[in-house]
Amino acid sequence: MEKLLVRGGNKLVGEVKISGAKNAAVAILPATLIAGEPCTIENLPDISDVKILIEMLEELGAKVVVHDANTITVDPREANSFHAPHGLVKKFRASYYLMGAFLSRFKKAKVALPGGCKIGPRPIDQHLKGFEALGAQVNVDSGEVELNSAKICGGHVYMDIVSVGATINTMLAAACCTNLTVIENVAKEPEVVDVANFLSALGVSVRGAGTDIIRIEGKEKLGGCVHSVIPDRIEAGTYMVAAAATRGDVTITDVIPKHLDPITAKLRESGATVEEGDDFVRVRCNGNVIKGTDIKTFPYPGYPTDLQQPMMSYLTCIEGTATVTENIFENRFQHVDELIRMGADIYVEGRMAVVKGVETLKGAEVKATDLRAGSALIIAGMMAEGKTKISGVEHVKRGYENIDQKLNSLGADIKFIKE
Ligand SMILES: CC(=O)N[C@H]1[C@@H](OP(=O)(O)OP(=O)(O)OC[C@H]2O[C@@H](n3ccc(=O)[nH]c3=O)[C@H](O)[C@@H]2O)O[C@H](CO)[C@@H](O)[C@@H]1O
Ligand SMILES: C=C(OP(=O)(O)O)C(=O)O
Repeated sequence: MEKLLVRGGNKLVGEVKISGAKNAAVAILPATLIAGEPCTIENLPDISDVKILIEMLEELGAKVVVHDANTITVDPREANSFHAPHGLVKKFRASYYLMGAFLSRFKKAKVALPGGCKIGPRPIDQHLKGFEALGAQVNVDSGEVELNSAKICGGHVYMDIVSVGATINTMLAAACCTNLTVIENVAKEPEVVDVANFLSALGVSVRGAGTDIIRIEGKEKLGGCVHSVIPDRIEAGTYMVAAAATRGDVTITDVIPKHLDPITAKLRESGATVEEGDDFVRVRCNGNVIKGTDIKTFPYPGYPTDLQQPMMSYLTCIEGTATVTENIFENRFQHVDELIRMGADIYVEGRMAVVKGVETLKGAEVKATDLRAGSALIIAGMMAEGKTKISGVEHVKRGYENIDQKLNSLGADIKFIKE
C-alpha cells in the first residue's frame, strides 16, 4: 500500500508555482466532446482525475494527442458513444459532466450514476432538473441515468440549490441548442466562468457567467479552440495555509489573487501576513501571533468548502479558540478524528467544529478518507513533531500535481513510500 511519510517541524520557505484547476479541467475535458473541431487544452493539472478522463475520452472514440504533462489536443469528431457504464465512470465523481456533453452532442445519454463520496450524499437532482428544463426526458433506472431528446430546445430553469456541477452540466447540455437557455440561481465559482469561456471559444454565446443568471445561445455546429485552464485556487489556498501553518514565508505564483480573497481574508484575520501581486500571493508568519478565527463555508465568493479541512489543521495550533462551520457538505469532518489522534483539541457539534489551540501536534499514523482530508493531514504532519504516516494517498493524487516535489522544494520532508 502506498503511503505518505511526513517528517514535521520544517518551515516552508520559497516559491511555488500553481497548476491548472482540477474543477475546471474535469469539466472542460468532457466538454471537448461538444466541439466540432480539435481542441487544445493547456495548463491541465497532471493529476489522476485528468489522466482517467483522458483515458475515458479515448475509450469513447475521441483522438487524444498528449503534447506534454500539461497540454493535450482532443479531436472529438470520431467519438461515437453516448454510453458511459459504471466501469468507466466509477473512478471519479465529475464523470457526471458526460451527461451534459453527450446530451448536447448526441441528443441522448446513458451514464451510470457517479459513485458515492465520503463527504456526503451529493445528489444530482438539480443536474436532472436542468436537463429536463431543456427538453430532455430523464429516466433513472438500475443505477444509470438515461437522457433522451429529439431536440434540446432550450428553456428556463431556476436552480433550487447553488450547485457548481448542475450549473456547468446545464451549460454543456445547452451548448448545441440555438434557442435561448436561461439558468437562474447558478454557481458563481471561477471554474464555472472558465467553462463558459471555453464554450464561448467554441462559438457558443454565454452571458452572465460569474453572476446569478447565465444566458446561453448555442450553435448546432461548433468549432474548436485553444484554451488554457485557470489556476487552481484550491491548490493555491492549500499552499497558502501550509505556509502559515508552518510559520513560513512562501510566494505562491501563477495565481489569480482575486480568486483567493476568502482565504487571504481569513489568514489575515488569524494574524498571518498576506501580500498580493498581479499574479502571486506571499504568505508570511515569521513571529506573528496566530489567533482564532471563525470559518463558515459558502458558495463562491464565500469561503470554499474544499479549503475547510486544510484550514482546520492550521487552526489546531493557535492562541485561543476557532470555529469551523461546514455548510455545503454533510460529512466533511472525517479528518477531525485523525487530527485528534495527532493531539489536536477539537469537538464537533452538528455542522460546527470548535478548535481549541494546542501548543504542538505529534506525528501519528493517520488515514485520509478524501482528497482534502489528505491535504489537511499533510499540513498537520508538517506542523507536528516527529513522523506522520498517511494512508489513502490515492485521494491526494486526484487533486495535487507533484505535491511531494512542490512541498520538498519549499523545505518540507515528505515522500511517497510503499508498505
Ligand atoms: C468537480 C468539482 O467541481 N467539484 C467541486 C464541486 O462539486 P459539486 O459540483 O459536486 O458540488 P455542488 O456545488 O453541486 O454541491 C453543492 C451542494 O449542493 C448539493 N446538490 C448538488 C447538486 C444537486 O443536484 N443536488 C444537490 O443537493 C450537494 O449535495 C452539496 O450540498 O463543487 C463543490 C462545492 O464547491 C466542491 O466542493 C467540489 O470540489
Ligand atoms: C470534493 C472535491 O472534489 P470532487 O467533487 O471531484 O470530489 C474537492 O476537490 O475537494
